[in-house]
Amino acid sequence: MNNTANIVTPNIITVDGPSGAGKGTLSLLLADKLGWHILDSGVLYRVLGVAALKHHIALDDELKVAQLARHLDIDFKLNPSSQEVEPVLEGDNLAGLIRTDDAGQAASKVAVIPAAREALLERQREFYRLPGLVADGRDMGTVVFPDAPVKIFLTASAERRAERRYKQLKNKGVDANMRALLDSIKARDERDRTRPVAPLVPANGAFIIDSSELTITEVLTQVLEFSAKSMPEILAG
Ligand SMILES: Nc1ncnc2c1ncn2[C@@H]1O[C@H](COP(=O)(O)OP(=O)(O)O)[C@@H](O)[C@H]1O
Ligand SMILES: Nc1ccn([C@@H]2O[C@H](COP(=O)(O)OP(=O)(O)O)[C@@H](O)[C@H]2O)c(=O)n1
Repeated sequence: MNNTANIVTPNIITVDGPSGAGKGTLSLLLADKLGWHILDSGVLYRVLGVAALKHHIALDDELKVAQLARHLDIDFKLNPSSQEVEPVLEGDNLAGLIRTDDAGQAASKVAVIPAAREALLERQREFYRLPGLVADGRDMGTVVFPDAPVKIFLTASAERRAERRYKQLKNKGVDANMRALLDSIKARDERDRTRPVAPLVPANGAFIIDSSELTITEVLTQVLEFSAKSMPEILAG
């Protein structure tokens, strides 16, 4: 019997890259244009980091963090006024602290633990729904959705990324320090790029795009052009 006839390529665009490159912004625009769903996988790692801190588990305690990841009681609620999806951990809404730099650092520390990553794998794959999914993270194209027909690796210089994060936080009224943000971004880059499991690297066949000197619209245009080659029926025109 020939099974290949049953293999259907999923409608998935993966968007991987370092912090502040513009992945979340690009993913929202793509999902909006296509009417697709979004997976912000970083939120799962952020919630796991926050959960470890909440339960006084050391962020490098492999056994306990992995156990926490396997039983993570997490939910997502749509905030009707902001239209943002907010993570809820064990009944506590984490909207106020999930995007903080501390949560990002905690996330990248627990994200080093292979068994914790393994525990979150299926949860991430379950986000796939028709008509399609835009998946934002570090290993979307390499590990979580290796069969995705379109893979994007979005990057930018650390300085540009820190500037963007600074402006983003200031706009939200959050106090921020440029030097500290740059140091934090560099530390997270280093940890994400050098970990032995699912390091931050471009997937084979990924479209690598440096957004340092590009506007958001220019990034979107280039990504749509690239995607149209693999998904002409969805994106041509
Ligand atoms: N090409 C770009 N030029 C200028 N600012 C950008 C660009 N892409 C994203 N931004 C801004 O940078 C900030 C971080 O972007 P975000 O999408 O959250 O990055 P990531 O998800 O990769 O961490 C946001 O305020 C966003 O509006
Ligand atoms: N697929 C993913 C997504 C995030 N992460 C980890 O989670 C951290 C926070 O991810 P994020 O996407 O929320 O961070 P930002 O790019 O928004 O700053 C990253 O620095 C990674 O260490 C990961 O390991 N794998």
